[in-house]
Amino acid sequence: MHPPDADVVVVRHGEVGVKSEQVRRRMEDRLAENLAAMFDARGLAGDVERRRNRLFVHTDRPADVTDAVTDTFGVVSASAAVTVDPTLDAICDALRAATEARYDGGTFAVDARRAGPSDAHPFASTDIESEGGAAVWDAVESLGETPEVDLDDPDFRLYVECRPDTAYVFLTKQSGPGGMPLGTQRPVVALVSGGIDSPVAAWKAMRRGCPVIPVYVDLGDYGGPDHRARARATVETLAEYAPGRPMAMHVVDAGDVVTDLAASLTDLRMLALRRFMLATAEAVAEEEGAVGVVTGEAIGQKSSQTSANVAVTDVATDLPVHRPNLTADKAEITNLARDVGTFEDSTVDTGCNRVAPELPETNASLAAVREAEPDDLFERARECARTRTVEAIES
Ligand SMILES: Nc1ncnc2c1ncn2[C@@H]1O[C@H](COP(=O)(O)OP(=O)(O)OP(=O)(O)O)[C@@H](O)[C@H]1O
Repeated sequence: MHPPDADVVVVRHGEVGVKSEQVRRRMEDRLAENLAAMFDARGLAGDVERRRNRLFVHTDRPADVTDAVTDTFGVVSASAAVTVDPTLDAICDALRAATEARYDGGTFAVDARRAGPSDAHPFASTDIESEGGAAVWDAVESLGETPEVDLDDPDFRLYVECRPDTAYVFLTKQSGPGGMPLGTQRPVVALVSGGIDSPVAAWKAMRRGCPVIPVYVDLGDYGGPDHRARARATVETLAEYAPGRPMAMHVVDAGDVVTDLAASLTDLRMLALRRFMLATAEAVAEEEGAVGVVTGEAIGQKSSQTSANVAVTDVATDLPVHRPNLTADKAEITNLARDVGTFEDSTVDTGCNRVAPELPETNASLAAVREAEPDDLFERARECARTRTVEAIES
């Protein structure tokens, strides 16, 4: 909900604001570029203006632009606002107009902030709240309702942000994903199976500013076209969060390797397979200039993800293995998958064969896994990575 005549979207970023001046500028530049790319991708027009600790998007489609802004990494919240002169009269007029247009019963409050030097305005934020509150009170009465103020938990809250040369009046703060602008970190490879966890993990790495290079390992008879299509669908959703950055899914054909592991290993099979996947990811990362590998694993969620087994798989690569879901419960990951938009694709039935053994080892030793896995496992991983196919993803 926004005030009538809203003409600007106020964009708040979080951690970017606490960086040194130089880093902050660079990150704000990146955020402004990413916002422009997001508007382009959604057919929206919006001029991004950078001011200290805030970005302002001038637009005639405030609701759509607010939605686009709050899907952009680095944004903590955004508000569609009406711009007014920084005077008490102009602010009160805007509060009155917003109340007449949007008030829908219940208690109200005016929440005001001033920014800039203390002598920038001949009034304090408390003056805005008291005079603005009186204006809203009158407006509620003029609607035939009985006004009631509740400063703690109002049904209708009006915000004023007053800067030296402009004031903004708005009614909501719509949450964004937070994090850092995409592209402010070096890229990482994300092992994406298309299940619930790995697309969420990739999204979390993106939220911290890392572009991701998705790698899907085709399991041959244990995967199949539906399994691969599922992975691709989730990557397409991830690409929507990275407009202006062409994304591609790297597909590693591992059918023969998986068949061999299934035939030669029982309880340690999944650990050898995870080690193979990490080695493949490392090889892709080397070629693509990526500096880490992301997986969807969470401690204890599966037999291959016990704390003991993670220690065994982790050492398959010299690159850091990032596990953004590491300490999250499945319910949290699932909820986030719903918010991100990957849940539905992740849960289609792919009808693939089960590669995991009936009784997997949950407390493996590195020595035992090394002893059991084929000597040429990592060599085959490098070869599979070298002969991978790369599928462009439309965003
Ligand atoms: N076929 C695959 N291609 C690429 N990465 C994979 C594949 N299978 C598993 N992975 C990676 O290994 C991690 C662990 O896989 P596993 O199937 O044990 O766990 P999971 O928790 O069910 O993960 P997901 O929900 O992402 O499938 C995944 O999160 C993913 O990062």
